Amino acid sequence: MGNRKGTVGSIKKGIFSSPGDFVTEGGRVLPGIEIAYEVYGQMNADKSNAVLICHPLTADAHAAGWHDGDKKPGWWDIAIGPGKAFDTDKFCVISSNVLGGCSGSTGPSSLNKNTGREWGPDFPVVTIKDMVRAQKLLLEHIGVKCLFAVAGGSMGGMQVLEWAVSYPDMVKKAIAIATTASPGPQQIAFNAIGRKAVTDDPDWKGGRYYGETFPAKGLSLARMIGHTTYLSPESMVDKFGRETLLGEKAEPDLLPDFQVESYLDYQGGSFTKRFDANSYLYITKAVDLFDLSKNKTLTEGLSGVRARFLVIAITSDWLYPPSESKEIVSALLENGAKADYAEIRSHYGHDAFLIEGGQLNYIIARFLSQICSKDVMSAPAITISEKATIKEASAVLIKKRINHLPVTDPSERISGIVTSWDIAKAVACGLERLEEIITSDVICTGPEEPIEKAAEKMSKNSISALPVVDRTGKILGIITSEGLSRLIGR
Ligand SMILES: CC(=O)SCCNC(=O)CCNC(=O)[C@H](O)C(C)(C)COP(=O)(O)OP(=O)(O)OC[C@H]1O[C@@H](n2cnc3c(N)ncnc32)[C@H](O)[C@@H]1OP(=O)(O)O
Ligand SMILES: N[C@@H](CCO)C(=O)O
Repeated sequence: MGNRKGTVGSIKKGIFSSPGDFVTEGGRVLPGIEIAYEVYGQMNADKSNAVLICHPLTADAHAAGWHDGDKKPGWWDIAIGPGKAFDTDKFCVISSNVLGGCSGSTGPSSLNKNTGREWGPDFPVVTIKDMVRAQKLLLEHIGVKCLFAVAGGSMGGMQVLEWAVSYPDMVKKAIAIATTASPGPQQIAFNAIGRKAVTDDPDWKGGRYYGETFPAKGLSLARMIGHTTYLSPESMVDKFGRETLLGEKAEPDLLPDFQVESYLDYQGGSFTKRFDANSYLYITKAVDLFDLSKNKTLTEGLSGVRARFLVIAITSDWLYPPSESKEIVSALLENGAKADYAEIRSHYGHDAFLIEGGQLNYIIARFLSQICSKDVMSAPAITISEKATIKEASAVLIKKRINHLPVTDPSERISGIVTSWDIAKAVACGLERLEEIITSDVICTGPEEPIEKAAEKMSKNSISALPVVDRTGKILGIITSEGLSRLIGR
């Protein structure tokens, strides 16, 4: 297949509407929410190859591919696509805009059905947990019961941590990049200054500016402050040094002199064209309020996590430095969770997770390719007792639309397997008792066995399903060749 590192091509955004009341963590009610999302790649039959991407502070659902007419692809196109870290030939990648955002999902700029006007400051403060709960509603709508992986950087990394804590049984692998489990005072300070820049802008009008004004000056200033934290001193020296805008001035004045000033002015201005000021207030507030060690240790905050973690830091990130990532890894390991740590060696600073495609793809692809049987199994497995009749077994196969039925003994341990083919043969030969058609020397796999080995067993023995059993013979799940084929490439 070669090194096909393409893009997912032209993409359309979808809108998921959840009509029921959404009660925020703060107890306020949103009468129905909408979540904008995009899907890249194909879902396999048992929906076991879903990967959820959680976006950073000011990104959106458009993580990869191209919207018709756009000059640039999605914000993480470097990592999502055929042959990339989130390989859309293997995975079905889902990306959504957070609750509280302004790119299609319900937020302060959305219409308040109770008043017919934009929510504005009446919008309830939402938390990272609320954002994750809204994503869970989207996944339920799509039919995903368990995520092969969830991944995100910065605020997206906070969502990843929240997913692993709130829904431990729904996350197999978790990738948290350039993030923190508990923003500190300096990180809060930068957000607070940005929010004040917005609310001090007279065009903010207490947040009720829609259709009249827009606090562009305040929002631009907020972005200039925020963007400075996403770069590193080294990258800014490389990019700008003390380069001036014009030649030597006849006499010094208070107008901008340096390239860095016009760059930040540019970034601030372009931000106001794509982001809602109130959303900026709500989303930075959600970041500030995120704290997995509130009234407890981080180890306690991460207890119960079952996902296999990869925590990635950026060497030059001074907003969320590597020490924050190392604290997360330590707390996970103290809980007995599996956690790998990796660093993106970059001088770009915090935003390097949006730029360093080579390292990102290498580190993440290696982690995601470490797939073991429990990562791909359908669980819980549907089984049948060895005391059942052939008719009962057939009914289960038909009802559940499956072809393989592990058989259990009275102690619920595996004692064989029966397939739809066995039943067809039994009917042809006029057999009546299940035990006459059970394959008792059943070939199984263990939960931690690498899927390459599981695939080898299936091909060597020309079988298309492998029960996953623990050391006592208890059935944990089952792997089918269809589910496997998508994950180990064609
Ligand atoms: C939907 C979303 O993308 S949000 C989530 C991620 N994206 C962002 O956060 C967007 C803002 N962040 C960035 O652009 C980040 O810096 C990165 C890391 C993603 C991109 O970095 P780079 O590719 O190095 O772009 P850079 O930071 O140099 O800025 C590029 C822009 O600044 C302009 N620029 C560069 N130097 C100057 C200058 N001295 N004066 C004025 N403008 C300048 C460039 O012309 C370019 O304009 P364009 O965006 O219209 O092409
Ligand atoms: N620069 C990115 C990352 C911020 O953490 C954004 O604006 O979303």
